[in-house]
Amino acid sequence: MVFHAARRRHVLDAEHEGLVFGRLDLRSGQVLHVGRLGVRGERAEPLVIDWRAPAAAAFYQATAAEPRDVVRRRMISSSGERVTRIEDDLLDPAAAPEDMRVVGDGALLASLARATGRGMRDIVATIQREQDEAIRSPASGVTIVSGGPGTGKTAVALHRAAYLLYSDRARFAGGGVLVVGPSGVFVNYISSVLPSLGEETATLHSLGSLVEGLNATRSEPAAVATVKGSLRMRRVLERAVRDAVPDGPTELRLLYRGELLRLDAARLDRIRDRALPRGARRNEVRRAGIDGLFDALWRQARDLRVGGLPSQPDFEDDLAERPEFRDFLRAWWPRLHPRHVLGWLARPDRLRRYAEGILSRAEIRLLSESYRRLAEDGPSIPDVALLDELDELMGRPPRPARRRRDPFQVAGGVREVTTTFDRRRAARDAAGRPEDYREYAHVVVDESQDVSPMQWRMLGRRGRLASWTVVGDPAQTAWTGDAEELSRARDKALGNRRRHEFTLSTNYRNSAEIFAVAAEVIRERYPDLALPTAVRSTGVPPVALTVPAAELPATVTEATRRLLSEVDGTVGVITPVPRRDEVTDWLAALAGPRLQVVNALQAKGMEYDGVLLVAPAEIRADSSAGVRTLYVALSRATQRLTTVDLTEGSDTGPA
Ligand SMILES: Nc1ncnc2c1ncn2[C@@H]1O[C@H](COP(=O)(O)OP(=O)(O)OP(=O)(O)O)[C@@H](O)[C@H]1O
Repeated sequence: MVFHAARRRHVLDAEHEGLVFGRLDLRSGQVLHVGRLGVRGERAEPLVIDWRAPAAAAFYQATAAEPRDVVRRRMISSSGERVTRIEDDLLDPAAAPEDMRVVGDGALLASLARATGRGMRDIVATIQREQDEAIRSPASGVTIVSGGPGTGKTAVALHRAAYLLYSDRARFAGGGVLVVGPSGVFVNYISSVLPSLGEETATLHSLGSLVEGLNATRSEPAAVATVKGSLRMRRVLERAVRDAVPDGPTELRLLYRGELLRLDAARLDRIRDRALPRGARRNEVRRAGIDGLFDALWRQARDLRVGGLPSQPDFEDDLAERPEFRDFLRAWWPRLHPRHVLGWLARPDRLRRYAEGILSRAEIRLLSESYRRLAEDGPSIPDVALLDELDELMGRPPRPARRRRDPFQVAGGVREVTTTFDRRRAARDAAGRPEDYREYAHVVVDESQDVSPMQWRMLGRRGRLASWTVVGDPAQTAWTGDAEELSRARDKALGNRRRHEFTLSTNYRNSAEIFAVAAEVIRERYPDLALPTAVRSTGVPPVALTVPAAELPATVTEATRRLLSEVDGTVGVITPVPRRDEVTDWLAALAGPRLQVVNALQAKGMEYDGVLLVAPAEIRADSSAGVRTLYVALSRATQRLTTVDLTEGSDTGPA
């Protein structure tokens, strides 16, 4: 009880901006207050209803056409303990008492006009009906939410995670909720939303940090990411994990009772092949390799009529004790880590051998080029899914079970006095999730349009027992590979669980003026695409500049300075992938908490008050997905957008 009371006090003490944000006046005369968490009075009477409780659903779902017994809905904004604004909707005027006051309009618009901070904010006070339906969709199966830029898909995904944790805490907090986003920059941006809703237990990861011990942040050009993301890579890796260790021993020589026993390279390869039938995991079947060696050496010793040859088990024991035999084993069949084998792909001759007949020559060249600096640069984001696949293909050597220390042991033979509750809690703490935990009860995938087939396999391994929430917008994908293969991989990860689909239709982020520019770009390529409607107009049109290459640094710096002075919140400078570092250097003097420089792939899912887009034509020309990536970059700003393009023919790319 003390533990639970302390936890509850911590939650109540946490500085939640605006504990109460809504009030419903019902036809019956009853008044309900809706807030971030449920609060009861001294006699356990409800004072505030948690926004996720069924009784609060009317706050989000009631409309004038369907008032659901609500006469007046009031949104309450506050700062600390002071109410700063109230906004009412009169939903059922006929049922309103004479003296009912109705105040203000536009709580949603007021909240949208607030300056953007470094982190995303929760939207509990202004969740819209179509969003609410997706948030409260059934806990089982797969909930799929689609919609254009700024329609609140990320917000919905995170609020849904909070909703699930509330509605079935034992199942979701116990099993764990995993939230996956495309990049570290993005995961940082969304990381404060769940804690602001009082939920600290979800696990957040980017696609580059999903594998234990890794935190890759390097994006790759679309063409490379597409090859690395293709399911054909699995076949390439299958060949790699069966290959001999580079620079490993090419023969085994042992002097046994005066006779030389010898196994040559071809023989060793055959033994390895036999010990590794298709589907066997190399790190788990080392014993079969050793047995193969023993058998071959034993047969040879017998054929050579070695004098005084003992029985086969004794012969094997003799060998096993010889240091040179053990050294050989360590070199010939080492415990392989996925990163070792990925390193083998950096050797062009090996890569060609593994990929022949599976990838085209051009694709092999692309891979080879990308792995040239693997040792220096470390794995990229698409490599992480390959490392996870290698881990799956090779397995891990069986680990001896470790004995757990008794947490209540005070001194030798003396145990603390404990209660059943203490012991149960200790057992639960000891079962804390390991870093490569895979049995999540729910997996949320954000920006799912950018998850490659190999990445879907990686996610699928962590969600075998899970229900899913998958949000994304196909028009924003950077994937240029086989669409059919992608949907096959996705279907396999999600399994044949029941699907619930939702579409969001209002763009809450961009001003109408900014979204018009983004819409024009994507419409050119996809004239029939259904686009969301931007609800807010600022009257400020985007600025488009074109300058010769020599003036690019000065223009970018000046335009960034101007944006920083024009908006109160954040400014994002979005660059083509290869230009990010140089642009960061140009802007060193302006660096500060309000400014962030990201490349066009890192910009996925992000939001800034002002955006400066560098060299949009280069982003568009990058690959066949360029126009979609440009559409993403153009739809990141809430207030101001400036683009700086290069005069034609004035530049050949980044310095
Ligand atoms: N109901 C709402 N009330 C207030 N703000 C909202 C609401 N819905 C969305 N927003 C705001 O709109 C912005 C865009 O939301 P979000 O990032 O979730 O959109 P998205 O669909 O994931 O966008 P994209 O696909 O472009 O990444 C955020 O600032 C979010 O807080």
